[in-house]
Amino acid sequence: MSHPASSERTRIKICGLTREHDVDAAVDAGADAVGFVMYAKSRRYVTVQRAAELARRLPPFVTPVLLFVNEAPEVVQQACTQVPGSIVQFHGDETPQQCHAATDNGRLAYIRAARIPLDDSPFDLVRFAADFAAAKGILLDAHVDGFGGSGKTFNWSRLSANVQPGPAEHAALRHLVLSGGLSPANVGDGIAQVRPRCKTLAVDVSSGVELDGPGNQGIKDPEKINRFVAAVRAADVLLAKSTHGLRSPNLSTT
Ligand SMILES: O=C(O)c1ccccc1N[C@@H]1O[C@H](COP(=O)(O)O)[C@@H](O)[C@H]1O
Repeated sequence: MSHPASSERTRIKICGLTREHDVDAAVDAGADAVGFVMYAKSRRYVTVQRAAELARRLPPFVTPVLLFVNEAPEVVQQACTQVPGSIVQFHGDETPQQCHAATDNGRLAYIRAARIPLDDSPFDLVRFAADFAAAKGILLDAHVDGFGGSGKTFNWSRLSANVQPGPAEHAALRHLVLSGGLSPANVGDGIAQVRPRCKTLAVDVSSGVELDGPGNQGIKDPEKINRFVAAVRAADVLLAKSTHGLRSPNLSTT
């Protein structure tokens, strides 16, 4: 079997973890990052202390991601101190200035969620990425009430026209995180559509790897996590085969 080059390997983040068992399942399956929801209105909410406890289980090179929604800067900074090696995911209405302040004037790494409308209303992702040029990457999620974690998928084909990273001011667009309603069944299609638009792609899943049933937000299903990771790996291999290593000249590799 041919293996994709490391720059073509889709990174995997499993988000909304609340239990030791689920952290271990994500790590065992091969996740690159795990997410903790620090938003008190979410059913996946964990306190900073709990996130720190869970993150202590992580082996080296698996990144803890702390997800905030419109949180006070000092809370974000304190959480990052308590969870060493973490990076921040801003998933609310934070402005670039607020992200800068909350990340201790840019000293902490962050990704910024862009919430793409579910209808056809316009969303200028290139402009958004330029505004958040200090972000390590842009996470693409569906615009929903409650900010995220809804299991809803936006129309990926909307990205085709305006996602063409290249100019330095759009650096954050070169590193995309696809999220919103991903599952073992659809993640391969998402990778095929979005990865040619960026330099590195990660996929981020929460609802799609949880146990079925309304009360199970925050309760992961190890079998679904394994199937999700297998589907990502299969998509990587397929894409590597179909492109034969050739990338569009629009896509800077510097
Ligand atoms: O998970 C939540 O409860 C949540 C709350 C507020 C903002 C974001 C949230 N989750 C993130 O939303 C995306 C998509 O999740 P899903 O796979 O559609 O359930 C993902 O980044 C979650 O971590």
